[in-house]
Amino acid sequence: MTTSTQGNASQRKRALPAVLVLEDGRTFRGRAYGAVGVTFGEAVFSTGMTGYQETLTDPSYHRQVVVMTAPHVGNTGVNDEDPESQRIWVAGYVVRDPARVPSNWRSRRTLDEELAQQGVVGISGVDTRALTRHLRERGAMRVGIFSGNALPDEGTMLAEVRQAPEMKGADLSAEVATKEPYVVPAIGEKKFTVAAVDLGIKGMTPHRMAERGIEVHVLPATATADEVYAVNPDGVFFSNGPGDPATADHPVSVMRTVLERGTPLFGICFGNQILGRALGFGTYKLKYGHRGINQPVQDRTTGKVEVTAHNHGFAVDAPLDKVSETPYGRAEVSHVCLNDNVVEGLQLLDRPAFSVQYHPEAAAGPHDAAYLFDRFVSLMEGQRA
Ligand SMILES: NC(=O)CC[C@H](N)C(=O)O
Repeated sequence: MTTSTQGNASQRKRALPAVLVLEDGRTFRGRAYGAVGVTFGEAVFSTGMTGYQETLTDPSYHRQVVVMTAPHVGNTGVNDEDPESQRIWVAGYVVRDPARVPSNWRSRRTLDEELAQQGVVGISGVDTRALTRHLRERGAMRVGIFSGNALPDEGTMLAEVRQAPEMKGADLSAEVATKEPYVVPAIGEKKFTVAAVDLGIKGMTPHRMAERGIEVHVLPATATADEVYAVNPDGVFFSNGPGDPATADHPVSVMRTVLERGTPLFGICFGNQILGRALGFGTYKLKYGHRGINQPVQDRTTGKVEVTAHNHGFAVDAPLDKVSETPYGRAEVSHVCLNDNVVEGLQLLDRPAFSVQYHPEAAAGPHDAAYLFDRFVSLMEGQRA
């Protein structure tokens, strides 16, 4: 959704005007940041004060224009170690006060340069607090960023924003997932093989498994159940990913086969929504979603509260206070967000399967939820015993 003209010197570009137009007609004026041009997407806000590289490169942000609530962005520049995938996926980037001079021992270039080089249109100088409050009150909505000297009139820009595709009903996993299978080897002694269905996986996720002696076979989003079982997996994993889970019919049907066969199963984020659907629950769009790295979640199986990383705009509609009968036995809500009681995890009581709506891989974010990878390992050990 992005068109851009690049290569302007940062100084010169910074003076170029930019305007952000929301689909309800509210506009914010600022300056060009990153690539100069036009972009459209769903406007969402992220409250993480650090970890912008991980946010930008998380494939779940495909087609979203991310508003940073932290006022200073780009302070530590861009390094070559922190990306979660091969490229920036956000459709646009909105910041208040970008760093003029980044400072960090790992920094290789400025964030402005990186965004420009990857053709990502952004805007700076925006009152991101006012914009975030607007999105919180009115909900996530479509947005356009237009930058450069020859901007169309506001009516034209608004009409273009209203023609952009909505996030509801978007089927995006295949656009971001690997086309070819690949293997992430176990670190140290290999103990298990996992088939990981890539719906938009972040690099840290297979790494967290590899650290636990798991050889991870990452498979395209279009992988069939036969392809999953061809790697002879001890467990099957379904990743995070962009888009509306209501469109994910194919992974839901693959997951049902995994549930029928009783193979240990773990899902993260989109994977949690797919487990919800596989069990017969619905999914729905949250008003403005959860995005950030300090969301309180309670693990109801232990009572413990953990501080967690989130990036989701949809959620599973499952009863919080009762065990549900499903085609695969009893299921319950294992985790809940303490801010708003949104379902943050599911577990089956009669089969080795569970999932969480948030990000235990913690890239970026606190490591409180790392135990979930150990839980997956325990399920696989239990299956062997
Ligand atoms: N990070 C994710 O997997 C997000 C899942 C889904 N696209 C949502 O927005 O809810």
